Amino acid sequence: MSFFDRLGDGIEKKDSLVCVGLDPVPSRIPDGVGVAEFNRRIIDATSDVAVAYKPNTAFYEALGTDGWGALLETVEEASAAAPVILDAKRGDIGHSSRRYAELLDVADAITVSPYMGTDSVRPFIEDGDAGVFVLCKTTNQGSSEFQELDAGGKPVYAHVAERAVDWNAVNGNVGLVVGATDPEEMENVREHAGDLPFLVPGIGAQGGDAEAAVEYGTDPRGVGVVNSTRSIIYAGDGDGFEEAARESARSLRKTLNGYR
Ligand SMILES: O=c1ccn([C@@H]2O[C@H](COP(=O)(O)O)[C@@H](O)[C@H]2O)c(=O)[nH]1
Repeated sequence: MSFFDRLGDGIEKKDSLVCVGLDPVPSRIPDGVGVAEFNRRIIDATSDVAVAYKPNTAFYEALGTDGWGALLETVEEASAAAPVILDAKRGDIGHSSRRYAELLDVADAITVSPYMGTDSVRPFIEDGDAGVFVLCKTTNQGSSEFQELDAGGKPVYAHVAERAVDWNAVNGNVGLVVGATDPEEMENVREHAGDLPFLVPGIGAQGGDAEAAVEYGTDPRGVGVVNSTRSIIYAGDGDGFEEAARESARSLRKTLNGYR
């Protein structure tokens, strides 16, 4: 079954578009709780709401070899509850991208950078069962610097969206990363993105627009995911952090469902 079909099943069964980000920072984790245990407890508490989990590899790579161990453990735990999107933002010359694409042996989907072009993205999209989210219009302030540059009458991100539609024609497994922090640009991306599903970050700690995330982020089948990380995993601290995370994830589901 393809990644987006699996995602669609979860969206229907859990009546949710919520993707829970798993970006553990040791100093923000309660004393005596390790990174993998923290994630496991967050996953257990949110598994009936989360249709996907998104560990950002930065938070594990920063921890060295222990971090990779924690990432693998986390991916295994999370996969039992929902598809896992590895937020790795990879992309390199084809020979190297091929090795990066091996990350898809452990995760269900990955984020990739389109900057180096089709040959750098090809190794990721070859496996039709895996999902690939291409960075298109990101949430950070500096995203306008290159992504909004006019290139032949339309912004660079519009070219990325259109090229991603071509990439999706190969195996039907491509989506876009489009931030909820700029609803107008989000609407514009949708005009160039055909029916591609979006992975929408920026809700919660970054103050993104939940209504736009649902309106422009989902495809005609209603498939797409809206990520929130800090506002869920750090909703509480100390004892009871799991319950706080659960409440925050449930509250986000309710908000998003109000716009479906
Ligand atoms: O444009 C982008 C692309 C990726 N991200 C990542 O998503 C999460 C967001 O975390 P929050 O705590 O919900 O802000 C994080 O891993 C980012 O690196 C993004 O925010 N924007």
